[in-house]
Amino acid sequence: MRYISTRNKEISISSSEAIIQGISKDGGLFVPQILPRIEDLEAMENMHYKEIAYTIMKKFFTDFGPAALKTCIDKAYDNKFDTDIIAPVVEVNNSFILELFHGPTFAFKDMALSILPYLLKESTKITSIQKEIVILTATSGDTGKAALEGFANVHGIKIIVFYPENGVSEIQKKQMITQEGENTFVVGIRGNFDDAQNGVKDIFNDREFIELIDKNNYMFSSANSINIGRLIPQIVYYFYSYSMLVKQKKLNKEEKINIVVPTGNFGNILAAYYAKVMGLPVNKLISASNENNILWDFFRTGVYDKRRELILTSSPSMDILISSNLERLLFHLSGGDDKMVASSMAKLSKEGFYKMDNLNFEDFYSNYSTEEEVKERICKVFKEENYLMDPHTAVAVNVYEKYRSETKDNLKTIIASTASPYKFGNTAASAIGIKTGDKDEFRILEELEDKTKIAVPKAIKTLKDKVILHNNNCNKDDMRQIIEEFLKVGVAND
Ligand SMILES: N[C@@H](CCOP(=O)(O)O)C(=O)O
Repeated sequence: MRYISTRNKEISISSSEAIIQGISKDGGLFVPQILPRIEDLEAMENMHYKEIAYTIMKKFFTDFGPAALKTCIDKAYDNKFDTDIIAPVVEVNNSFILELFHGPTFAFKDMALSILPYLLKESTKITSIQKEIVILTATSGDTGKAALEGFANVHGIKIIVFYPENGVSEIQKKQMITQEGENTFVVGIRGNFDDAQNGVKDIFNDREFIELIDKNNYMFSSANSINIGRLIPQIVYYFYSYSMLVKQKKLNKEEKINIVVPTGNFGNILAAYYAKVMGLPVNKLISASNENNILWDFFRTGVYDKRRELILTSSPSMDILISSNLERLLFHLSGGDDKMVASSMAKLSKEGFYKMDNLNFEDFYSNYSTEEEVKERICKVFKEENYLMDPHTAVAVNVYEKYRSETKDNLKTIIASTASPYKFGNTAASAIGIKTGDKDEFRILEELEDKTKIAVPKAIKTLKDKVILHNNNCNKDDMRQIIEEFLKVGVAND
């Protein structure tokens, strides 16, 4: 399998090269040249998560030997997840909640970031790269901690995470700034997630800087979903949850399902789209936004317009105006029109918008939830179903209800639940009637535990007494400088 750039199809590399590079040199994102079909869905019904992971990933990571790929999968999906089934599905109010937060950092990012370090290490072997890899990561809360957890203390790799100083939850921040590991660096930027992500992308394109770090025997890669090595492992859980429901006779074979995804950087829903193209019987892909409803506007009008204020919401991981992976969808839906993608992305960066005239979005439905609706939905589902959701999942459940009432479509539906409510204790607690006031975050978590009888995960409880190890901040324009300081490669260090 070859991987080509969305902005220039002539650029074609292997999977291990794509995983190491993270992003194409022309600024485009790597996509598989073809999306392989999965013919035997039935066989998956009796497979463990790891076996389904292997069935899918071997079609994409074709330059990995079978034994090496199996080892990566075995090491990734082990007892760092709190359940052997890795991603349980829970029936709530006639829909199926796919809980993707049973990994070490309690967010769906663990599903791919548990394996990416192994894939990356193996890729350096395959390509005989001797340089030390520096992972640059932009996060609006969840990717950062999951990437730190995955890459901490991995020999030959350093990881630098940039998060918006005032744009993540208290627990998300604490998870990151208390991260141990000599090879980890965490920086709060004075800006929002888009600033962090743009800054990282600019650094990937900064030829002079790339030469400087190359001279110092480093090379950059990415742990965000712009890296194809992040995206492919996310396809697995859609096949897995579907097969599990068929096995449990909650779905008939070939019965179509809808999939709802709370959407920020568009990676998770793109993975669901890939699953559909690969043969998973999916009816609609339902993209759920928070008040940053740029995707809702886009799917209705064809105009992607980021000329608006980014709103800080209670679902910070989705506080994003530049949904990077949409670029991949445009490439696929346009039949691989790299020139159109390149010019649209240039227009977005220069003028702040682009317009798509002839693309068919019929696979998608999009809507959004307001802050008020999110709180009401958490409360309603808790009262009626005794199920506590985090605000991102509530965005999705609420949008699904809008879809159902607008379309009267009653097909069975899988809703991706992307984080544990305990990462967003304040919002979850106040939504179900706990007075939060100016109470300490950890006290709120205890009260939430008392009321819901759901135990606070130990790794969140113990954050309270952890020492802050990362006290770095920078302006959004100074990201290069701080990287130079961490790596000791600046002119002053010459
Ligand atoms: N929601 C993300 C933003 C980055 O998304 P990614 O999937 O591209 O890593 C976060 O939590 O950081």
